[in-house]
Amino acid sequence: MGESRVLSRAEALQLEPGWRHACHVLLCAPCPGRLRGRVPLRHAVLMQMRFDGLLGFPGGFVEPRDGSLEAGLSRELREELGPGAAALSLAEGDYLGARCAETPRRLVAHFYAKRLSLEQLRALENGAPRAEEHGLEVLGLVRVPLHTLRDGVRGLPTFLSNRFAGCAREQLLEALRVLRLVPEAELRRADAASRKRL
Ligand SMILES: O=c1[nH]cnc2c1ncn2[C@@H]1O[C@H](COP(=O)(O)OP(=O)(O)O)[C@@H](O)[C@H]1O
Repeated sequence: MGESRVLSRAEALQLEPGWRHACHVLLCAPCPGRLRGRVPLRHAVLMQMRFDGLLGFPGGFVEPRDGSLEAGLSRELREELGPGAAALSLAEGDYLGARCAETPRRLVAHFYAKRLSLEQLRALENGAPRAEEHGLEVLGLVRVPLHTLRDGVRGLPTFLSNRFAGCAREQLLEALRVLRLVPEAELRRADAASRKRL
C-alpha cells in the first residue's frame, strides 16, 4: 500500500465502486505474565505471518456477497482462524478507522479492534492450526512484543522493523496508542528506534 490517508467510515463507504474494501482486526487480551520474571507483558496482541512473508492482521477483502463490512470480516476470520472465530461477533462498535491508498490499487483498509479475555485469545491461538487457510495464506499467529528491553532495541522496536502488509504497521501503532496498550512516550521511542534499523 502506498502513502495512505485516514478517513471516516462514512467517507470510506461513499467512495466510488472502483475502490476495493478490506477489513482487518487487532485481537488483544490482558496478559498478566512477566518475561523472565521481570518485564511485564501487559497485553497479548495478535498478528499473523502471511504467505508473502509480511506481517498483517487477520482479515481480508470484503466481497459484495458478504453484505456488510463486518460480515466480510467474520467470514475471513473463520477462514483464517477456524470455526472458533465465529464466537467473536464483530460489530460496528469495534470499528477503529479507515485508511485509503491509490497505489498499487485503490484500496480502503478498514480496521477493527476487539478486546478478549486471555482464555478466549488462547482458544483462538489453539484452534488456528485447524483453520482452512493455515499453512496456505496464513503461516501462523504471532504475539506482538509490547515491551522494549534495556538495550532500547529488542522487543517492540525490532518487531516494528519487520515488513508489514498494506498499512498494517500504521494500524498497529495507532491501535496500541488509542487502546492504551503501550504508553505513548514508549511507543514513540520504539517507533523511532525501529526506523533507525529499517
Ligand atoms: O493487516 C493488514 N492491514 C492492512 N492492510 C492489509 C493487511 N493485510 C493485508 N492487507 C492488504 O489488504 C488487502 C487484502 O489482503 P489480504 O491478503 O488480507 O486479503 P485476502 O485474504 O482476501 O486475500 C491487500 O491489498 C493487502 O495488501
